[in-house]
This record gives sequence, structure tokens and C-alpha cells, in this order.
Amino acid sequence: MTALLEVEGLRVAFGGRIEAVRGASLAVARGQTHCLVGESGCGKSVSALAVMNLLARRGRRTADRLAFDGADLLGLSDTAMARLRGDRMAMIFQEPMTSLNPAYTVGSQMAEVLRRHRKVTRRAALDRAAELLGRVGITAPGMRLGQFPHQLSGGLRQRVMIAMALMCDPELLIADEPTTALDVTVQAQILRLLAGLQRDLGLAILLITHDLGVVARVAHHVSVMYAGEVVESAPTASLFANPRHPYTRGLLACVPVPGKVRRDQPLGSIPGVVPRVEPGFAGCAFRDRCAHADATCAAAIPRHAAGEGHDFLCRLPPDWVQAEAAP
Ligand SMILES: Nc1ncnc2c1ncn2[C@@H]1O[C@H](COP(=O)(O)OP(=O)(O)OP(=O)(O)O)[C@@H](O)[C@H]1O
Repeated sequence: MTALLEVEGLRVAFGGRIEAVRGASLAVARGQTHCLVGESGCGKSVSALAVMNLLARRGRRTADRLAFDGADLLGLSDTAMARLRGDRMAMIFQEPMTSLNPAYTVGSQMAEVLRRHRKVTRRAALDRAAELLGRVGITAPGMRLGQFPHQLSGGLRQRVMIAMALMCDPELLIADEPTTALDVTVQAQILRLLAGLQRDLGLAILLITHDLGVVARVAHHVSVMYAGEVVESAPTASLFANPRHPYTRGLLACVPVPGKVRRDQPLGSIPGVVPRVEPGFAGCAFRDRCAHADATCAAAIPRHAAGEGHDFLCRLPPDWVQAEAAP
């Protein structure tokens, strides 16, 4: 079966000088959670915004294919895309106030989302809003409908934003770091909520995160992004058991293992920073930070298949990790 969201060869440039996304491909299967991971500045948010056609004015996107439920998104007019957004595909952000309007009550803005896409009465839209507030774990939903966003805690605002995204019963939810700004307990609650919604409603979720702990808990499939490219893509179990790209291995080495980290030990990080890449850049963008780099890393890099649904972009062969470990 074709994936619900198909992205192939996506490129995004800003003002023609910075290439934020450089030929990224990924596919989100129906009813599954696909995580897009990588350090800050790798192009995760820009990729998601490009899919939704919500890039800032200077951003230009091109792609070999961009399709939702088999239908081309690249050829859609702005009006047709706006009809799809918030209806069959919805997006939530790290900061709920990106989506919530401080001037309107929770109820009126949730109802407005439904009434923009469906012919329903205000009463029916408010009933649906109350039902969804209950579904995302908000008690006394009737009372919350009459409140303004500033009267809610950060965790509640995040739940309201999720409920609002669900008003039209979307098939795809794109969630850009939805838990980063929350404290750890609320983070865990929101992740449990998203996993439950994915299961119960058959939602497909494209979850952007830099937290590999989150990935391990919720993802079916993972795409690792570096400097605008997907450098490794794999089913979650395969990625954690057999990471191939040196960048993925570096990210995983930074995750503390319970019981193995001493209190006084600093958390790991990969030395160096993600480079900003100009159009025409050739070779592997990770080479300056990579212990395995050699002169060939400045030339074209092959993409290797490394098992079912697992591929990576590197000059090293698919079995390099085992070969290096062998005596
Ligand atoms: N409006 C813009 N104009 C110019 N450059 C931009 C714009 N938006 C993003 N970029 C650049 O695109 C690159 C990718 O940014 P993006 O926000 O997608 O990264 P990210 O991986 O989502 O990181 P974060 O986790 O910090 O959001 C960065 O170098 C960023 O500076």
C-alpha cells in the first residue's frame, strides 16, 4: 500500500543562499508514527512547513514528488491546500500560542476550525469541541470552552492545541517538537496522549523531535536528518539495534543509559555544529565532525540499503560496523 504522505527529493532554499533542505525523502505510513530526528538547525521544521506549504515568504520549495493519499500536493493552488490543511492534515507546534489566538475563547476558536471546513451549526461545533477536550484528558470541558488561552497552564494549552488539530478528524498530524517546552511529567502525559490518539483514531503522525528517548517510545519508523538531508532511515527497532550512519551513532552515544551514567558525568554531545550549506555543496556535510571521514567524503555519497526499510547515506559499506568490531 502506498504511504499516506510521500516526500521525495524535497529541497528548500531561503533567498537562494542557504539550502535548508537538500533532497530529503520520507514516507509516513497510514496509522503509524514516523519520527524525524536531528540536532537543531538540521531542517526538520522547514521540511514539515514545506509539506504544509507554510514556508516563510523567502522560502522556495521544490520536490520530485510530494503526495498525500496518492494525490499530488505540488500542483495544488493555495486555496486547495488551505482546504486540506486543518482538515485531512493538521499541524501542531512547540509553542501552542502559535496556533491559539489570545483574543478568543477556546470554544470559539475550536468551533471556527470545524466551521471553516464543514457545514455545521455553532452549537454542533461547540459540542464537538467539548467532546475532543474530554478526549485529550481535559476535565470540565464545558467550563474550559469559555476560557481564554492565557487562563490555561502550558500543558493544558498543548492539549487544547491537539484537540483543535483533531476537530476535522485528520488522517495525518504533523507535530513539531510538541513536548519540548513542557516539564518532564507533562511531556510524558502528552506523549502518552499522542500514542493513544494514534492507536484509537488510526492517525498517522509525523513527529519532529531531537529526543531519542521519545523516538524509542513512540516511533514505528525513524528518519535521521543532518544538514538538510535524511542520512539514515529505518524501522525503529532496526535503527536502535544497528545504527549505520556515523551521525546516528553519535546521536545515540549521547543518550544516557540508566545505571551507566555517573551523577558527575557531563551528558555527551557530538563536537562541532551543524554547518549551513550553500547551494552547490558537494559530498557529506557531516565529514568535518566524523571520525571515519576521508578524502572520498567530499565526492558524491552513495545511499546503501541495509536491510528491510533501512537505508543510509555514507561512503562506508553497509557492513562496516560489524567489520570494524571483528577481531
Ligand atoms: N525563514 C527563514 N529564513 C532563512 N533561513 C531559515 C528560515 N527558517 C529556517 N531557516 C534555516 O533553515 C535551517 C533549518 O532550520 P529548521 O528550523 O528546519 O531546523 P530544525 O532542525 O527544525 O531545528 P530546531 O529543532 O531548532 O527547530 C537553519 O539553518 C535555519 O537557520
